[in-house]
Amino acid sequence: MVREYKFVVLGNGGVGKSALTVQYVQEFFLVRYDPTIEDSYSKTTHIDGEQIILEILDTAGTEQFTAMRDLYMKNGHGFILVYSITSQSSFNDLRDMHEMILRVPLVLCGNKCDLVDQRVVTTEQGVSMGLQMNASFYESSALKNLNVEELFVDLVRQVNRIQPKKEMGKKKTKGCSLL
Ligand SMILES: Nc1nc2c(ncn2[C@@H]2O[C@H](COP(=O)(O)OP(=O)(O)OP(=O)(O)O)[C@@H](O)[C@H]2O)c(=O)[nH]1
Repeated sequence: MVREYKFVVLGNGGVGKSALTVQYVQEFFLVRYDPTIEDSYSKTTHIDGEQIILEILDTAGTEQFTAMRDLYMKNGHGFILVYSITSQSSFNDLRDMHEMILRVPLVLCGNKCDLVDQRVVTTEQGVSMGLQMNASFYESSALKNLNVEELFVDLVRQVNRIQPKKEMGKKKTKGCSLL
């Protein structure tokens, strides 16, 4: 059976959520800024010798709470929290978003690391926030295709560690569960 992973990409508007997702799934750089409403992408790939399907929800940076997002918050297996290294507010705002999730697996991503001259968030600040969130941390560039695949692969591996394959595919057929 091919295992399916549902991932959610969160972060302020314009930080590069769509660009990262499109670079990973479709392998090109999205130059034009067209604010996302909510897009879902699917990619079949091999990670660590296994064929898997990734369902990636590219959320709207401007609209924080939608019915679709609520659903993904509950059902998402992993989250990528994206800020831009050129925007202090996009970094600060992730704290609130993180509070809405309060669950692992997580990857924290400082995108646009190619814009060296416009950097306002240091790598050390990113590392520190990653540790606080118990998240893996990467600085990425969707433009240069730097650390893009790594983000997604890291998240798949985190899910695999927490929920080994046989457990994730298993469906309960009877009985009750206490919530
Ligand atoms: N230089 C540079 N520009 C980038 C990078 N990633 C995205 N951009 C640009 O930043 C702008 C916004 O990127 P998007 O991917 O649309 O941002 P978003 O987070 O999806 O924005 P919303 O849809 O509003 O939530 C676009 O013009 C991209 O081309 C990057 O790594 N480097």
